[in-house]
Amino acid sequence: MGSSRPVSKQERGRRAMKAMKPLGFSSKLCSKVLRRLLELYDHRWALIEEDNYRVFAEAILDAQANGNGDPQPELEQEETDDFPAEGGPSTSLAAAAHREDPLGPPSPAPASPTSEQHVTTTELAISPRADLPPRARGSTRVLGKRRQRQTIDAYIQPEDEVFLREPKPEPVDMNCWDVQPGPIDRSPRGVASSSGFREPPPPQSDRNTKQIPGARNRTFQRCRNRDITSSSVEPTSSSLNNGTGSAVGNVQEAPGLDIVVASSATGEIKMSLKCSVDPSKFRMPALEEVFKMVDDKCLASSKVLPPDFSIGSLMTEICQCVLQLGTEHAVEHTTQPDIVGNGCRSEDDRKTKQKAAEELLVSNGSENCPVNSTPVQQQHLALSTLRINHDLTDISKAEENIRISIVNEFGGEKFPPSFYYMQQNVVFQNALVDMSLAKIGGEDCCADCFGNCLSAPEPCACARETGGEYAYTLEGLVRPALIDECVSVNLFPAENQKVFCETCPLERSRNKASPEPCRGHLVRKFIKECWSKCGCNMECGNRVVQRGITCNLQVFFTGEGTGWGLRTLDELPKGAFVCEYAGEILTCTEMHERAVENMQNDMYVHPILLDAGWCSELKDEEALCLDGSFYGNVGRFINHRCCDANLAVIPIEVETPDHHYYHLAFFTSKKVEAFEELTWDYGIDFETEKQPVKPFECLCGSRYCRGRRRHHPRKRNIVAAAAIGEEG
Ligand SMILES: C[S@@+](CC[C@H](N)C(=O)[O-])C[C@H]1O[C@@H](n2cnc3c(N)ncnc32)[C@H](O)[C@@H]1O
Repeated sequence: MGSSRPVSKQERGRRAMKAMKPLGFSSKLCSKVLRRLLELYDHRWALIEEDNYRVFAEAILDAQANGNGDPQPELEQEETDDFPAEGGPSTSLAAAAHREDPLGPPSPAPASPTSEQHVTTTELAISPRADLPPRARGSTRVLGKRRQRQTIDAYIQPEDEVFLREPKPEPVDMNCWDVQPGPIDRSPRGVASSSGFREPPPPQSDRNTKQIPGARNRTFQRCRNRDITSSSVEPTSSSLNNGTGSAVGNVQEAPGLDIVVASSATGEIKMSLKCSVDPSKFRMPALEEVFKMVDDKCLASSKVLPPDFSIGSLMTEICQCVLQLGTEHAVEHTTQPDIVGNGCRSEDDRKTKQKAAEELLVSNGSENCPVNSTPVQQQHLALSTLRINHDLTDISKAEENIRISIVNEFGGEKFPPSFYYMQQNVVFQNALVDMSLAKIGGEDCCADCFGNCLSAPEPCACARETGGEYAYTLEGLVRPALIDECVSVNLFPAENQKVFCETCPLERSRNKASPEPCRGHLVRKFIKECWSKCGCNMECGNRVVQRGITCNLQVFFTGEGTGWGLRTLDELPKGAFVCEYAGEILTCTEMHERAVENMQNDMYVHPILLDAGWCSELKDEEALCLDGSFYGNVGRFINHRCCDANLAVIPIEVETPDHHYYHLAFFTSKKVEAFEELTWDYGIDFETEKQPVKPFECLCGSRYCRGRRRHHPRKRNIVAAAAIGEEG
């Protein structure tokens, strides 16, 4: 090393073997490990040579511990290996050439492995291999190993604590990245452990440092865009992922996230983050800047830790900030054209997908119904492969007042799709939900009330929203007239008043530069519940939805082609509160991005536009949607039924008088028998041909099914009127 003339691979191999000789490893073992290290490190010798071949020595020890090494260290052993320790080439070197000799010219495929290939190689390299001989010795070998470790420590002379430097400001190369030791920095704070393995930094140490795993990593948990087991790194609801989640070979096309957890035989754990992005459009930001951004984001979304907080989410957030800052910097500092975002392969592709996603939101959003077949963001996408362990006795995991069991009487799938149960709405990232008490003026609460408002002689201020009459009866049911009115608004959208925004946030989210005119939003009836600034108590009859689910519900497999559904175990009268639709609160822009980025995915998501109270000009963070696909409550299981569904969905004002944000609550629109499936009318227009992703084929079974009739178009209103008429 260090000579001015390039050193040949053969020479470097010889030097490495020579360096190991005093440690007493057999040259056969050394050769084997060296070969694998070279594969692992993509033939980057510098990484192996660093620190007087520390990585090499430790890899040999690991190989021994894995049973991949020699039965007993030997100070001298006959040279039977590919790498001669000294002198001329070994006889086996040429013979080994056909097995991808690391010292020879690389064979075509491994010479430029794809990142995916590289990752695979890494994982193979660190797992005990079946093709290597098992451990031959027991306890005596342990002693030998310990001695060897001491020898290594003395030989390599650990100086200071070893940490990874801040990532180098150079493009991320998927082929280079993995668990390789990387460049080594020496910190004066460090203390080498007696074993010579580096101790992690003290808690107050500079957070710009990361521990080096070296080649000693033994096991890995790889979280590629959430493609992880539930016991490893949890996904987050508060992180945005621009990742493709697809084959690693796509990394040049869009950023991706990868979280790796690795442990070594000596008990070290490494968690590492990988953000991959087109290097030409990325410049590594300073870590301080990243941490500040993460801080800001976390503070912005919640002053206290949200219920779904996890370290995994934080790590993903960090990745995201690196990506965001890195790409922003790159744009600032280069004359490159804008990054082609959203995981699309080309600008054309991106436009096509964007258009398709726009259409989706247009066709469904304006009617406040779930977007069917909408692809989701890649990060969430990987949840489809993630098995969340649902509790069959209570899918809510005790988040609700009652247990909600899961049954499949048809056999087959035991569990519903994976998602995180969340009893309440939680902001995804940028949504602005202003719950400040200061915003609730005297006219928006009933500070003078006491006990149960419904028992007072006069309706309180909170009843103003419903015409000076409480929405709920003393029995806790929504008044029948109000229910009928809400159902009717859904069924006859055209005949009810619509508001038109000056510049519609929905249209802006689709095309900021030249948004199309607002297509109109339905004005819906709200129920305003008493809340914390009111004088009444939690048992007040005007607080129904906020007290949570009270009826006995069950998630069940319908067996009718509609997947899982929700049913009541009790008979319910008309107007009974069933549940909210809870999920992630997203801005329309975020929803739009999520849809565009995941256009090609088959997963169904069910965002609902919260546009019941929109009027005039809304800021982008004020136009909100709910998406219960990945984080949500039982509301996500309610299937669609055309026209004669037994649930009505009603907007509920609780914490904030402005109607940008509100709760969506399901109430029975008629009497429902025990064990009857609960359904609501998503409002999908099955007749429209303009939706790029076909709506599901409706199997609601209603005689007024609009899906069934889409080949024999009829006026929706006629069907709806018939349904209502029949209900009486
Ligand atoms: C909000 S989810 C309802 C829960 C869903 N069935 C499940 O298994 O998770 C909406 C999805 O359920 C299915 N679905 C709901 N209603 C349906 C219907 N009437 N006909 C066919 N599929 C339906 C569709 O796949 C739709 O995208």
